[in-house]
Amino acid sequence: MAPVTMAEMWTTMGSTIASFMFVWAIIRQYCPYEIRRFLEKYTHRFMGYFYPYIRISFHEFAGDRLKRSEAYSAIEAYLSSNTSKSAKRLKAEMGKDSTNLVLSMDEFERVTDEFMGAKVWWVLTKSVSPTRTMSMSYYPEQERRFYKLSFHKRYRDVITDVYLEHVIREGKEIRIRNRQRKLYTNSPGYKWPSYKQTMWSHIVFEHPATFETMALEPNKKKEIIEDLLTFSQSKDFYARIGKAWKRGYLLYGPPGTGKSTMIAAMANLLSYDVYDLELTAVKDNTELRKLLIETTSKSIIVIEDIDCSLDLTGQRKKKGEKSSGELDEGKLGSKERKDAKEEGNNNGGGNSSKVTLSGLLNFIDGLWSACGGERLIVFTTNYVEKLDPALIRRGRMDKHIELSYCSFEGFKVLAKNYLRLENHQMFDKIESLIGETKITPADVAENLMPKSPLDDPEKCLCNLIQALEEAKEEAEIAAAEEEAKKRDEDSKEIEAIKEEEAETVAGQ
Ligand SMILES: Nc1ncnc2c1ncn2[C@@H]1O[C@H](COP(=O)(O)OP(=O)(O)OP(=O)(O)O)[C@@H](O)[C@H]1O
Ligand SMILES: [Mg+2]
Repeated sequence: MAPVTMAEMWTTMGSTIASFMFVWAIIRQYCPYEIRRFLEKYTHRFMGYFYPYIRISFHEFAGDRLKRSEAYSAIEAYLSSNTSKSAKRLKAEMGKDSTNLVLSMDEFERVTDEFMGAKVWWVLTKSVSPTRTMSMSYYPEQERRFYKLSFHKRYRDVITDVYLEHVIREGKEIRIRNRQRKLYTNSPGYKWPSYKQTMWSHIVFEHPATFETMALEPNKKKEIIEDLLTFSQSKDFYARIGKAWKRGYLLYGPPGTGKSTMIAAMANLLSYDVYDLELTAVKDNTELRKLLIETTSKSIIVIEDIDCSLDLTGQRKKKGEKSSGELDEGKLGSKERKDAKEEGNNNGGGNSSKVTLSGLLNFIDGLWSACGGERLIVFTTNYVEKLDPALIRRGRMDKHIELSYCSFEGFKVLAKNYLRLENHQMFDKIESLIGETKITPADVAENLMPKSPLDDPEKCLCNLIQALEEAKEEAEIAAAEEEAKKRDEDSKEIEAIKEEEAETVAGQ
């Protein structure tokens, strides 16, 4: 028999591998899932005796499945930055501040990395669970994505001890650098498809408000900023005292005094995401907890108009019903929004919501609230007096911030923002008028806004003075009417007493 040449040997090996791959592809395509699993298991075991490579998988939703694995996210970031140059098929996503594109490897793409002389291969792959094969229907949630890392067994120690730690650490840093901040909502009126993995939907958070542009007394502003910065730097402190790393803020005050604006300023100051929780769209306490678990750290969870979202007896507000304060005071801005909320709720959120006060208290400081860490919970309300003390006690709402009518200091900030004016001869008049009037920063801002390209700063200041004088006049008329009403009531009361006395005397 003629000796087998090297070339022949390679050819035979090549065709054997090709045949094996072909058979394997057919098995994968047509065999039932159970048989395929069985064959896979024994093939892997058999190959393990000869195959010198080690493989590690990092699944996107590992273990509890509720949250995306942090390791997976870190690896994704690491690979997008370190290996995207060598990958041939890439995915592109917007990066921080929508200014740059971040590239990462696409599914089934394989890239190589080198570390301390060791060569490793990463593949992004996915597995399909049995449901899809059996029902032949398409459920995206049945697909599980994972990264597979392969390396030679002689590098085992260096990879498991040093390389993986390096990948996770660097990946986390890259994620923070590339992070595009998001505004999440649990959108009322939108029915989530059953396959959707997350209950939140999001857009990029791009609100420009900062504490610098907020009309607020300088001392109060400084105090709030310091409080927020101290919180964000206190990870070790919270761990030491055994408290979950979160802080509650209650922002209260009349409509248009800057509560929502302050939330945006807080998010911008700390570079946090914002979760705008629409409580009326939450079905029950279980769903509320699920939403909480899905929030990430470095975020602000906001519940606006908490008094309208939850009846403080623990019962939900009924359809079309309005709170007494709302009817009494008829505050238009927030009333309109509340109506819109109810409308949204009726549209699709359903009115079968069963979130209770105790469910909400649990949300704020129950055991589940500690997962994730570094979170602010912010409630806003126009009527602080209507809130259950249990809801806003310290420990739950740690800091209560009143946002009130515009002061002269606040006006000066707005004049600087809107008109680029630090001082003007009309400021004195405005100072005296603003001290005697209740005008919201929103109204001041609206008056300082040029209404036509020809409006100069003087015109805007004149508009404001006029608005202040009108507000003052209205307040005086209202006070006079109130006084007259009170006098009327007093005299009626006196008359009633006199009549009663006369009746008593006549009866004797
Ligand atoms: N303190 C403030 N500093 C700067 N701008 C403000 C301030 N308060 C209000 N504004 C301006 O008024 C507008 C309305 O303010 P914002 O929505 O923050 O009020 P709010 O207190 O949340 O009102 P509501 O109770 O109706 O929700 C903002 O777009 C902002 O331009
Ligand atoms: Mg608001």
